[in-house]
Amino acid sequence: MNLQALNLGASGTAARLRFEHIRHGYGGRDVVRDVSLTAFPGRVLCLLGPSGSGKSTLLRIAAGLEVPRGGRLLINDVEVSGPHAFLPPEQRGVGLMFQDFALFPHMTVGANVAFGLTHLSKASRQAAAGEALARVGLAGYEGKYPHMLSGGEQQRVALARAVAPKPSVLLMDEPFSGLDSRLKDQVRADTLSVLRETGATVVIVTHDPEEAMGMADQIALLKDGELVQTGSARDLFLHPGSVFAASFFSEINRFEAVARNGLVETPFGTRRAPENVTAGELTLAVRFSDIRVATVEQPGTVPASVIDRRYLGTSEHLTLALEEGGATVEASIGAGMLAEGISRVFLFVVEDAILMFEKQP
Ligand SMILES: Nc1ncnc2c1ncn2[C@@H]1O[C@H](COP(=O)(O)OP(=O)(O)OP(=O)(O)O)[C@@H](O)[C@H]1O
Repeated sequence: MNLQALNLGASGTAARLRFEHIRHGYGGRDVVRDVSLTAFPGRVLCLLGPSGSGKSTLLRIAAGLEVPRGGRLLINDVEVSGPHAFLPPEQRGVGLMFQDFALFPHMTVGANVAFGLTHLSKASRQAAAGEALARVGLAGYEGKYPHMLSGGEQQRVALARAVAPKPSVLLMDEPFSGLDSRLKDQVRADTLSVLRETGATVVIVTHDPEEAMGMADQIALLKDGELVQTGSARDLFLHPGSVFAASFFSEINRFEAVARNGLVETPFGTRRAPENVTAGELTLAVRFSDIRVATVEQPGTVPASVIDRRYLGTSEHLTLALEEGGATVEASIGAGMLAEGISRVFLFVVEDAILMFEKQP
Protein backbone atom coordinates (compact mmCIF):
# COMPACT_ATOMS: atom_id res chain seq x y z
CA MET A 1 0.00 0.00 0.00
CA ASN A 2 1.26 3.47 -0.82
CA LEU A 3 1.75 5.41 2.41
CA GLN A 4 2.13 8.77 0.70
CA ALA A 5 -1.19 8.23 -1.10
CA LEU A 6 -2.76 7.43 2.28
CA ASN A 7 -1.34 10.67 3.66
CA LEU A 8 0.00 9.00 6.78
CA GLY A 9 2.71 11.60 6.97
CA ALA A 10 5.92 11.61 5.02
CA SER A 11 8.90 10.15 6.81
CA GLY A 12 10.04 12.69 9.39
CA THR A 13 6.81 14.70 9.28
CA ALA A 14 4.71 14.74 12.42
CA ALA A 15 1.24 13.24 12.09
CA ARG A 16 -2.02 13.66 14.01
CA LEU A 17 -3.13 10.50 15.77
CA ARG A 18 -6.77 10.23 16.79
CA PHE A 19 -8.48 7.63 18.95
CA GLU A 20 -12.23 7.72 18.27
CA HIS A 21 -14.52 5.91 20.71
CA ILE A 22 -11.96 3.12 21.09
CA ARG A 23 -13.12 0.05 23.00
CA HIS A 24 -11.12 -3.05 23.78
CA GLY A 25 -11.12 -6.00 26.13
CA TYR A 26 -9.80 -9.45 26.81
CA GLY A 27 -12.20 -12.35 27.21
CA GLY A 28 -15.36 -10.98 28.76
CA ARG A 29 -13.60 -8.01 30.35
CA ASP A 30 -13.51 -4.46 28.98
CA VAL A 31 -10.17 -2.76 29.63
CA VAL A 32 -10.54 0.30 27.35
CA ARG A 33 -13.95 1.96 27.40
CA ASP A 34 -14.95 4.49 24.77
CA VAL A 35 -11.73 6.51 24.70
CA SER A 36 -11.60 9.50 22.33
CA LEU A 37 -8.33 11.42 22.29
CA THR A 38 -6.05 13.26 19.87
CA ALA A 39 -2.25 13.37 19.84
CA PHE A 40 -1.32 16.57 18.03
CA PRO A 41 1.46 16.85 15.43
CA GLY A 42 4.90 17.34 16.93
CA ARG A 43 3.57 17.30 20.50
CA VAL A 44 4.16 14.90 23.38
CA LEU A 45 1.04 13.18 24.74
CA CYS A 46 1.42 11.19 27.97
CA LEU A 47 -1.04 8.41 28.75
CA LEU A 48 -1.01 8.47 32.54
CA GLY A 49 -2.81 6.25 35.01
CA PRO A 50 -2.43 3.53 37.63
CA SER A 51 -1.50 -0.03 36.76
CA GLY A 52 -4.22 -1.74 34.74
CA SER A 53 -5.90 1.47 33.56
CA GLY A 54 -5.46 0.49 29.89
CA LYS A 55 -2.50 2.71 28.88
CA SER A 56 -0.41 0.00 27.21
CA THR A 57 -3.47 -1.43 25.50
CA LEU A 58 -4.15 1.97 23.89
CA LEU A 59 -0.52 2.21 22.80
CA ARG A 60 -0.64 -1.29 21.30
CA ILE A 61 -3.81 -0.35 19.45
CA ALA A 62 -2.05 2.75 18.08
CA ALA A 63 0.89 0.58 16.98
CA GLY A 64 -1.36 -1.94 15.23
CA LEU A 65 -0.35 -4.74 17.62
CA GLU A 66 -3.94 -5.06 18.86
CA VAL A 67 -7.18 -4.81 16.88
CA PRO A 68 -9.72 -2.78 18.89
CA ARG A 69 -13.18 -4.23 19.46
CA GLY A 70 -14.81 -0.93 18.67
CA GLY A 71 -14.09 2.60 17.48
CA ARG A 72 -11.53 3.89 15.01
CA LEU A 73 -7.92 4.95 15.02
CA LEU A 74 -6.97 7.64 12.52
CA ILE A 75 -3.57 8.90 11.43
CA ASN A 76 -3.91 12.22 9.61
CA ASP A 77 -7.63 11.51 9.17
CA VAL A 78 -6.95 8.13 7.52
CA GLU A 79 -8.57 5.15 9.28
CA VAL A 80 -5.81 2.67 10.17
CA SER A 81 -7.88 0.56 12.62
CA GLY A 82 -11.63 0.37 12.54
CA PRO A 83 -14.63 -1.13 10.82
CA HIS A 84 -13.34 -0.20 7.35
CA ALA A 85 -9.60 -0.79 7.56
CA PHE A 86 -6.71 -2.35 9.38
CA LEU A 87 -3.20 -1.32 8.48
CA PRO A 88 -0.42 -3.55 9.87
CA PRO A 89 2.21 -1.95 12.14
CA GLU A 90 4.95 -1.70 9.52
CA GLN A 91 2.70 0.37 7.23
CA ARG A 92 1.66 2.96 9.81
CA GLY A 93 4.81 5.08 9.92
CA VAL A 94 5.01 4.62 13.70
CA GLY A 95 8.09 3.91 15.81
CA LEU A 96 7.97 1.88 19.00
CA MET A 97 10.10 1.88 22.11
CA PHE A 98 9.49 -0.58 24.91
CA GLN A 99 10.08 -0.55 28.64
CA ASP A 100 12.89 -3.16 28.54
CA PHE A 101 14.45 -1.48 25.45
CA ALA A 102 14.17 -4.84 23.58
CA LEU A 103 17.65 -4.60 22.05
CA PHE A 104 18.88 -7.68 20.17
CA PRO A 105 21.74 -8.96 22.36
CA HIS A 106 23.58 -10.79 19.55
CA MET A 107 23.63 -7.73 17.28
CA THR A 108 25.99 -4.77 17.47
CA VAL A 109 24.64 -1.38 18.46
CA GLY A 110 24.95 -0.28 14.82
CA ALA A 111 22.96 -3.29 13.59
CA ASN A 112 20.32 -2.75 16.29
CA VAL A 113 19.79 0.86 15.23
CA ALA A 114 19.82 0.00 11.50
CA PHE A 115 17.32 -2.85 12.03
CA GLY A 116 14.21 -1.01 10.86
CA LEU A 117 15.87 0.65 7.87
CA THR A 118 15.43 -2.23 5.43
CA HIS A 119 14.22 0.09 2.68
CA LEU A 120 17.66 1.74 2.46
CA SER A 121 20.88 0.60 0.81
CA LYS A 122 23.58 -0.80 3.13
CA ALA A 123 25.63 2.39 2.98
CA SER A 124 22.57 4.58 3.65
CA ARG A 125 21.53 2.33 6.56
CA GLN A 126 24.93 2.69 8.16
CA ALA A 127 24.90 6.44 7.64
CA ALA A 128 21.38 6.76 9.09
CA ALA A 129 22.29 4.57 12.08
CA GLY A 130 25.41 6.65 12.71
CA GLU A 131 23.37 9.85 12.51
CA ALA A 132 20.77 8.52 14.97
CA LEU A 133 23.49 7.41 17.39
CA ALA A 134 25.17 10.81 17.18
CA ARG A 135 21.81 12.45 17.91
CA VAL A 136 21.56 10.55 21.22
CA GLY A 137 25.20 11.27 22.10
CA LEU A 138 26.57 7.81 21.21
CA ALA A 139 28.63 8.59 18.11
CA GLY A 140 31.18 5.83 17.53
CA TYR A 141 29.29 3.14 19.51
CA GLU A 142 28.29 1.20 16.36
CA GLY A 143 30.63 -1.78 17.00
CA LYS A 144 29.75 -2.35 20.66
CA TYR A 145 27.25 -4.94 21.91
CA PRO A 146 24.30 -4.11 24.21
CA HIS A 147 25.80 -6.00 27.20
CA MET A 148 28.83 -3.68 27.07
CA LEU A 149 26.61 -0.65 27.79
CA SER A 150 25.13 0.87 30.95
CA GLY A 151 21.35 1.01 31.41
CA GLY A 152 21.32 4.67 30.39
CA GLU A 153 23.33 3.94 27.24
CA GLN A 154 21.04 1.04 26.32
CA GLN A 155 18.07 3.39 26.68
CA ARG A 156 19.76 5.81 24.27
CA VAL A 157 20.42 3.02 21.75
CA ALA A 158 16.74 2.06 21.95
CA LEU A 159 15.82 5.70 21.38
CA ALA A 160 18.20 5.94 18.42
CA ARG A 161 16.66 2.79 16.94
CA ALA A 162 13.16 4.21 17.37
CA VAL A 163 13.96 7.58 15.75
CA ALA A 164 16.29 6.30 12.97
CA PRO A 165 13.46 5.53 10.49
CA LYS A 166 12.11 9.07 11.12
CA PRO A 167 8.65 7.91 12.20
CA SER A 168 5.82 10.41 12.05
CA VAL A 169 4.50 9.01 15.38
CA LEU A 170 6.71 7.62 18.13
CA LEU A 171 5.07 5.35 20.73
CA MET A 172 6.96 4.79 23.98
CA ASP A 173 5.86 2.37 26.70
CA GLU A 174 7.34 3.30 30.11
CA PRO A 175 10.64 4.25 28.44
CA PHE A 176 12.39 5.21 31.68
CA SER A 177 11.12 2.62 34.13
CA GLY A 178 14.17 0.36 33.73
CA LEU A 179 16.54 3.11 34.86
CA ASP A 180 18.11 3.94 38.19
CA SER A 181 16.16 6.77 39.81
CA ARG A 182 19.24 9.04 39.96
CA LEU A 183 19.75 8.64 36.20
CA LYS A 184 16.15 9.26 35.26
CA ASP A 185 15.99 13.07 35.38
CA GLN A 186 18.97 13.50 33.06
CA VAL A 187 17.84 10.74 30.68
CA ARG A 188 14.35 12.26 30.50
CA ALA A 189 15.75 15.70 29.72
CA ASP A 190 18.08 14.26 27.04
CA THR A 191 15.24 12.21 25.55
CA LEU A 192 12.96 15.23 25.41
CA SER A 193 15.55 17.25 23.51
CA VAL A 194 16.01 14.38 21.00
CA LEU A 195 12.24 14.13 20.59
CA ARG A 196 11.95 17.88 20.00
CA GLU A 197 14.71 17.67 17.38
CA THR A 198 13.02 14.82 15.51
CA GLY A 199 9.72 16.73 15.59
CA ALA A 200 7.68 13.49 15.67
CA THR A 201 4.33 13.20 17.40
CA VAL A 202 5.06 11.28 20.59
CA VAL A 203 2.84 9.17 22.83
CA ILE A 204 4.42 8.08 26.12
CA VAL A 205 2.86 5.63 28.57
CA THR A 206 3.72 6.27 32.20
CA HIS A 207 2.27 5.69 35.66
CA ASP A 208 4.45 8.47 37.13
CA PRO A 209 2.70 11.87 37.36
CA GLU A 210 5.98 13.75 37.74
CA GLU A 211 7.33 12.12 34.62
CA ALA A 212 4.15 13.03 32.72
CA MET A 213 4.32 16.63 33.96
CA GLY A 214 7.99 16.88 33.01
CA MET A 215 7.60 15.43 29.51
CA ALA A 216 4.09 16.12 28.21
CA ASP A 217 2.49 18.92 26.25
CA GLN A 218 -0.77 17.11 26.93
CA ILE A 219 -1.65 14.55 29.60
CA ALA A 220 -4.49 12.04 29.27
CA LEU A 221 -5.39 10.64 32.68
CA LEU A 222 -6.93 7.16 32.60
CA LYS A 223 -8.71 5.08 35.23
CA ASP A 224 -10.27 1.65 34.74
CA GLY A 225 -10.04 1.99 30.96
CA GLU A 226 -11.77 5.36 30.87
CA LEU A 227 -10.37 8.76 30.00
CA VAL A 228 -10.85 10.76 33.19
CA GLN A 229 -9.39 14.11 32.13
CA THR A 230 -7.08 15.57 29.53
CA GLY A 231 -5.12 18.82 29.44
CA SER A 232 -1.76 20.39 30.16
CA ALA A 233 0.14 19.55 33.34
CA ARG A 234 -0.94 22.92 34.73
CA ASP A 235 -4.63 22.27 33.90
CA LEU A 236 -4.65 18.89 35.56
CA PHE A 237 -2.70 19.97 38.61
CA LEU A 238 -4.54 23.23 39.27
CA HIS A 239 -7.99 22.22 38.07
CA PRO A 240 -8.45 18.50 38.71
CA GLY A 241 -11.93 17.41 37.71
CA SER A 242 -12.25 14.72 40.38
CA VAL A 243 -10.82 13.57 43.70
CA PHE A 244 -9.04 10.83 41.76
CA ALA A 245 -7.28 13.39 39.52
CA ALA A 246 -6.36 15.54 42.53
CA SER A 247 -4.97 12.57 44.46
CA PHE A 248 -3.04 11.26 41.45
CA PHE A 249 -0.89 14.39 41.21
CA SER A 250 -0.29 15.08 44.88
CA GLU A 251 -0.88 13.75 48.36
CA ILE A 252 -4.16 15.09 49.67
CA ASN A 253 -6.28 15.27 52.81
CA ARG A 254 -9.90 14.31 52.18
CA PHE A 255 -12.86 15.63 54.12
CA GLU A 256 -16.60 15.18 53.72
CA ALA A 257 -18.72 18.34 53.83
CA VAL A 258 -22.18 19.64 52.93
CA ALA A 259 -23.03 22.66 50.81
CA ARG A 260 -25.97 24.75 52.05
CA ASN A 261 -27.16 27.98 50.47
CA GLY A 262 -23.98 28.16 48.43
CA LEU A 263 -21.69 27.90 51.48
CA VAL A 264 -19.58 25.05 52.84
CA GLU A 265 -18.35 24.54 56.41
CA THR A 266 -14.81 23.22 55.92
CA PRO A 267 -12.34 22.25 58.67
CA PHE A 268 -10.55 25.50 57.79
CA GLY A 269 -13.54 27.81 57.95
CA THR A 270 -16.60 28.71 55.86
CA ARG A 271 -16.05 28.88 52.10
CA ARG A 272 -18.12 29.49 49.01
CA ALA A 273 -19.49 26.31 47.40
CA PRO A 274 -18.35 25.52 43.85
CA GLU A 275 -20.28 27.19 41.04
CA ASN A 276 -23.54 25.38 40.23
CA VAL A 277 -23.61 23.65 43.64
CA THR A 278 -25.84 25.38 46.14
CA ALA A 279 -26.62 22.28 48.21
CA GLY A 280 -25.51 18.67 48.58
CA GLU A 281 -22.76 16.42 49.82
CA LEU A 282 -19.20 17.26 48.81
CA THR A 283 -15.76 15.71 49.07
CA LEU A 284 -13.04 18.24 49.84
CA ALA A 285 -9.39 17.74 48.94
CA VAL A 286 -6.52 19.76 50.39
CA ARG A 287 -2.95 19.03 49.33
CA PHE A 288 -0.47 18.33 52.12
CA SER A 289 1.68 21.12 50.64
CA ASP A 290 -1.19 23.65 50.73
CA ILE A 291 -1.53 23.64 54.53
CA ARG A 292 0.24 26.69 55.96
CA VAL A 293 1.50 26.17 59.52
CA ALA A 294 2.02 29.18 61.83
CA THR A 295 2.95 29.44 65.49
CA VAL A 296 0.87 32.56 66.11
CA GLU A 297 -2.92 32.77 65.84
CA GLN A 298 -4.14 35.06 63.05
CA PRO A 299 -7.55 35.76 61.51
CA GLY A 300 -8.71 32.72 59.51
CA THR A 301 -6.39 30.19 61.18
CA VAL A 302 -7.54 27.09 63.08
CA PRO A 303 -5.66 25.64 66.06
CA ALA A 304 -4.18 22.16 65.91
CA SER A 305 -1.83 19.98 67.92
CA VAL A 306 1.21 18.27 66.43
CA ILE A 307 0.85 14.51 66.77
CA ASP A 308 3.87 13.46 64.76
CA ARG A 309 6.60 15.01 62.63
CA ARG A 310 9.05 13.37 60.25
CA TYR A 311 12.16 15.04 58.95
CA LEU A 312 12.62 14.25 55.22
CA GLY A 313 15.62 16.40 54.33
CA THR A 314 14.16 19.18 52.19
CA SER A 315 10.71 18.94 53.74
CA GLU A 316 9.02 17.86 56.94
CA HIS A 317 5.86 15.80 57.20
CA LEU A 318 3.48 16.77 59.99
CA THR A 319 0.49 14.87 61.34
CA LEU A 320 -1.86 17.25 63.14
CA ALA A 321 -5.15 17.02 65.01
CA LEU A 322 -7.59 19.92 64.69
CA GLU A 323 -8.71 21.16 68.10
CA GLU A 324 -12.22 21.73 66.85
CA GLY A 325 -13.76 18.54 65.46
CA GLY A 326 -10.62 16.46 66.01
CA ALA A 327 -9.99 15.69 62.32
CA THR A 328 -6.49 14.51 61.43
CA VAL A 329 -4.62 16.64 58.90
CA GLU A 330 -1.38 15.81 57.11
CA ALA A 331 0.90 18.68 56.08
CA SER A 332 4.17 19.00 54.25
CA ILE A 333 6.29 22.04 55.13
CA GLY A 334 9.81 23.18 54.31
CA ALA A 335 12.38 21.57 56.60
CA GLY A 336 13.35 23.88 59.44
CA MET A 337 10.23 26.07 59.05
CA LEU A 338 8.85 25.00 62.41
CA ALA A 339 11.03 25.12 65.51
CA GLU A 340 11.63 21.85 67.36
CA GLY A 341 9.39 21.11 70.33
CA ILE A 342 6.35 23.11 69.22
CA SER A 343 3.20 21.16 69.96
CA ARG A 344 0.42 23.70 69.23
CA VAL A 345 0.13 25.42 65.83
CA PHE A 346 -2.37 27.41 63.74
CA LEU A 347 -3.33 26.20 60.28
CA PHE A 348 -4.39 28.26 57.30
CA VAL A 349 -5.48 27.22 53.82
CA VAL A 350 -5.98 29.81 51.08
CA GLU A 351 -9.39 29.97 49.38
CA ASP A 352 -8.50 28.22 46.09
CA ALA A 353 -6.55 25.44 47.79
CA ILE A 354 -9.67 23.73 49.13
CA LEU A 355 -10.71 21.66 46.12
CA MET A 356 -14.39 20.74 46.17
CA PHE A 357 -16.09 17.91 44.30
CA GLU A 358 -19.63 16.62 44.34
CA LYS A 359 -19.58 13.40 46.35
CA GLN A 360 -19.58 10.32 44.14
CA PRO A 361 -22.22 7.76 45.05
N1 LIG B 1 -3.03 -9.99 26.54
C1 LIG B 1 -3.85 -9.82 27.59
N2 LIG B 1 -4.71 -10.77 27.96
C2 LIG B 1 -5.57 -10.59 29.00
N3 LIG B 1 -5.63 -9.46 29.75
C3 LIG B 1 -4.77 -8.48 29.42
C4 LIG B 1 -3.84 -8.57 28.33
N4 LIG B 1 -3.16 -7.41 28.25
C5 LIG B 1 -3.61 -6.63 29.25
N5 LIG B 1 -4.58 -7.25 29.94
C6 LIG B 1 -5.33 -6.68 31.07
O1 LIG B 1 -5.91 -5.48 30.64
C7 LIG B 1 -5.87 -4.48 31.66
C8 LIG B 1 -5.19 -3.24 31.12
O2 LIG B 1 -3.85 -3.57 30.86
P1 LIG B 1 -2.78 -2.50 30.35
O3 LIG B 1 -1.47 -3.21 30.24
O4 LIG B 1 -3.32 -1.83 29.14
O5 LIG B 1 -2.78 -1.46 31.54
P2 LIG B 1 -1.69 -0.40 31.93
O6 LIG B 1 -2.44 0.80 32.37
O7 LIG B 1 -0.70 -0.24 30.83
O8 LIG B 1 -1.03 -1.07 33.19
P3 LIG B 1 0.50 -1.35 33.54
O9 LIG B 1 1.06 0.00 33.89
O10 LIG B 1 0.42 -2.26 34.72
O11 LIG B 1 1.09 -1.98 32.32
C9 LIG B 1 -5.14 -5.11 32.82
O12 LIG B 1 -6.08 -5.53 33.77
C10 LIG B 1 -4.42 -6.30 32.21
O13 LIG B 1 -4.30 -7.34 33.15
